[in-house]
Amino acid sequence: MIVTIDGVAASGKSSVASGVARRLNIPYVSSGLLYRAATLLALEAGTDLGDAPALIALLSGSPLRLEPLPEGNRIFLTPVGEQETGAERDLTADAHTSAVDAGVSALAQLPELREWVNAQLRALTPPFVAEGRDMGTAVFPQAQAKFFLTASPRVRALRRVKERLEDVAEVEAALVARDAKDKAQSAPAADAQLIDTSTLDLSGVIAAVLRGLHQPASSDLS
Ligand SMILES: Nc1ncnc2c1ncn2[C@@H]1O[C@H](COP(=O)(O)OP(=O)(O)OP(=O)(O)O)[C@@H](O)[C@H]1O
Ligand SMILES: Nc1ccn([C@@H]2O[C@H](COP(=O)(O)O)[C@@H](O)[C@H]2O)c(=O)n1
Repeated sequence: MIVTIDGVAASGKSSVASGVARRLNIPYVSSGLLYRAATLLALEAGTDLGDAPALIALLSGSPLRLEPLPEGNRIFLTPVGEQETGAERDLTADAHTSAVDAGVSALAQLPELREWVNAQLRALTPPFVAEGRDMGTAVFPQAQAKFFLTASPRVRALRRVKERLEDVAEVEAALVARDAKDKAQSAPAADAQLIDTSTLDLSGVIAAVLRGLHQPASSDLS
């Protein structure tokens, strides 16, 4: 079984995917973490986020390992020269900074980079919950159940500043800007169930998704 949870930035995709995955006792897969890790490595290497050949060359020499656990995804890099020792660097926290947020959409619009991510996702063995922007459309159109999360920009910004001590208005503006840059790959699947989470708490959204696993497609659960 594959369940897809797509949605706009900070709509709760990873928190909801984790909650649903734990209830179903299966992993969840964060596609955004692969885009984020690639962006982090490019920023650290000084590679242009629009230069697809240079980015693919960088990533080919930087083996990444996604750990898709139900309680949270982590991503690890085997640094150059550490292949023998097996020592890994955990990139997860560094991949969730405002600098990565600001750069990731440029890299994610490159077809070569999308194919690099999608190949890794399609190599995974079901069952899992996959979350991102195009899980139910481009990557796993065959998924058994598809959801698309939204929430107002202000609600999303208020939730995010509880994680990071930043200005609400600036966070809101950055989320709206990221949604605009990600628009091309962020259309809901025609058979996705839409959930507006603005007035729901996390457990309410998870419950709506679990109920939706048994609903016909294309219903509005908000
Ligand atoms: N329904 C909800 N009610 C209250 N808080 C929520 C809800 N959903 C998510 N949150 C909180 O909002 C924040 C953003 O959620 P999360 O990181 O899961 O979103 P995301 O869509 O995966 O974000 P991003 O697109 O940036 O990766 C987290 O602090 C999370 O705990
Ligand atoms: N399926 C996806 C997932 C992510 N992206 C890009 O990565 C960025 C970070 O994703 P989060 O889910 O962690 O917010 C996102 O802003 C997109 O640029 C994507 O294109 N497709």
